[in-house]
Amino acid sequence: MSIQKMHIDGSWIEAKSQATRKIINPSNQELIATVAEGNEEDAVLAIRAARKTFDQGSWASTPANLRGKLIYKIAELIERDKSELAHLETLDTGKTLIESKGDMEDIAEVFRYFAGLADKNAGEMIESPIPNSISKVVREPIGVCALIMPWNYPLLQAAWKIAPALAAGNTIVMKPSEITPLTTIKITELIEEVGVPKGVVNLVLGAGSTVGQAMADSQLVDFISFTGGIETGKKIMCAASGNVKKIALELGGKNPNIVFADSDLDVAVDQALNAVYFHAGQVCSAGARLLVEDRIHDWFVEQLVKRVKRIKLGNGFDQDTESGPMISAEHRLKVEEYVAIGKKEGAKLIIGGERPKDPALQNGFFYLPTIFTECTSNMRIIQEEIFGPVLTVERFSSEEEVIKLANDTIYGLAGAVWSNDLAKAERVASQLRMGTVWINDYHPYFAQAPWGGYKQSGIGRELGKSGLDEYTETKHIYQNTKPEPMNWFK
Ligand SMILES: NC(=O)c1ccc[n+]([C@@H]2O[C@H](COP(=O)([O-])OP(=O)(O)OC[C@H]3O[C@@H](n4cnc5c(N)ncnc54)[C@H](O)[C@@H]3O)[C@@H](O)[C@H]2O)c1
Ligand SMILES: C[N+](C)(C)CC=O
Repeated sequence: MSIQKMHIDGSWIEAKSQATRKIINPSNQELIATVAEGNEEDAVLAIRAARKTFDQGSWASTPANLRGKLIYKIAELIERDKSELAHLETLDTGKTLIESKGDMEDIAEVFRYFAGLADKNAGEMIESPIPNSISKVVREPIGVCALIMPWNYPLLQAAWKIAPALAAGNTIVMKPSEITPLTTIKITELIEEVGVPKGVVNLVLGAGSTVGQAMADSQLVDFISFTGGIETGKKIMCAASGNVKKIALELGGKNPNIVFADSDLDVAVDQALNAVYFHAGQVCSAGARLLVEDRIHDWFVEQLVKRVKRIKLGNGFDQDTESGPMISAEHRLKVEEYVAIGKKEGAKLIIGGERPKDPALQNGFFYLPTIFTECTSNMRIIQEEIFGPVLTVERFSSEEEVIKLANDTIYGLAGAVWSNDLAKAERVASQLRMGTVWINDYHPYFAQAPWGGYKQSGIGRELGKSGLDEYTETKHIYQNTKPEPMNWFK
C-alpha cells in the first residue's frame, strides 16, 4: 500500500522523519491506508510556507470574485467525486454510507455558499460625525489560519473552515484528526486540481500533541480555528496567548432534548432516537439528555426501548446497517467507563450497557444503544459529554423546572423543544443558553445559519455570514477630505 502524503508549499511530501501511521476501519480493524506521520518539524515547514505565501500578497489581493469562482469549482469537483469521498469517509469513521453521502452533499453546499459570499463582504460606509471626512469599514483577511479538525465529521468540519478561510483571502495550514485523514487528503488534491496557488493550502498529518500543538504555539500563525474536545480547546487557548492569536473554538455539548406532553409524541419518540443514536452518538450536538414531562415519562421510555431493541448495528457499507461502531478501542473504553459511572451514581440502566454479542461485530468497536432512567442533574453522566450511544432520561413537571435543568451544565451547544403549544416552545427556546435551538425537530444545520456554542461549548461561529467574518480583520479607514492645521501646539 503506498504512503499517502502531506501537502506543503505545493509539493506532496513524506514526513521529514519518514514516520508513517496505519489507518484502520473501526468496523473491522482492517488496514485501509498508510499515511505520512508528520511532527513539529513538518508543521513548521507548512506554517512557513503559508506565512511566505500570505506575506507575498497575491492571494489576498486576488479579486474576491475570482477566489469565489475557484471555491465554486471545488464544490463542482466534490460533486464529481462524491461517491469516492463518501466511500473514504465511511471507511475511515465507520458511519453509514448514506450518512457519508449526506455529508458530501452538505460539504458541496458549504463551498457553494462561501463561493457566493466571497465578493459580498467588502465592508460598509459609515456616517462620519466629523464634517469633511469619509469613513469606511473594510474586511481584510487575517493572515495564516491554522485549521484543526476532529474525527467524527472529518471532511464536513474541514469544509466549514477551508471554504470561508479561502473566500476571505487567507492562507491555511490544516490538520485533520490523525485517525481520519483520508477525505482531507483527497480534498487537498481537489483544491490543487482547481488551481489554488501553491502555498495557499497546506496539509500536515500527525498527532495533536505534536503537529497540533506546534500550530497552536506558532508565532507565525494569526488565527486558529479548532473543532474538538473541551480539554484540547483549553490547551489551544493557552498556547494561542503566546502571540495573542485569534481563536475560534467549536467544542463539545451535553444537549437537552425537551419533550412536553402536548407534543406529537410518535414523532418525538422517533426523533429522540435519531437525536442521540445518529452516528452512534458521536455527534457534538447529540440529544443525549432527554428531558420528558412527568406524566408521559413511562409511556415515552417504553416506546423508546421497543425501538432501541431493533437498532441494527453493522458495517457502514451494509445496506441494512442503521448505526456504526465507536471510532476506536480507546473511545469505546471511555463510553464503557461512563456507563459504569452511571450505574454507580444510581441511574437505572434499562437497556444496552454492553458490547453486542453478535459474532459478526466482534472485530469492530461496537457498543449497544443504551438508556439510563432515574437520572438527576448532579450525576456525571448528565454533566459530562459521553460522545457515544448513551441516552440519559430525566423528568420534569413545569416550564420553569425544565429550563433550569436544561441550562444546568457547563455546555451550551444545542437543544430541542417538542410541543404543539408554539408560544410555550418559543418561550422555552428563548431561555435556553445554547447556540442552536430546534423546535419540533432535531439536528438540522445548513450553510446559511450560524453554528457554535454558548458557555464552554465554544467561542465564535462557523457557517452563515458570521462564519466568513471569523476569517477577517475589521479595519476602519478614515479620510479627512479638507485637511487643515489644528494649531494646538503654538
Ligand atoms: N462544536 C462542534 O461543532 C463540534 C463538531 C464536531 C466535534 N466536536 C467535538 O469534538 C470532540 C471529538 O473530537 P476529537 O476526539 O477528535 O477531539 P480532540 O480534542 O481529541 O481532537 C481534535 C483535534 O485536535 C487535535 N489535538 C489534540 N491535542 C492537541 C493539542 N494539544 N494541540 C492542538 N491540537 C490538538 C487532534 O489531533 C484532532 O485533530 C467532541 O468533544 C465533540 O463534541 C465539536
Ligand atoms: C456540527 N455537526 C453537527 C455537523 C457535527 C458535530 O459533531
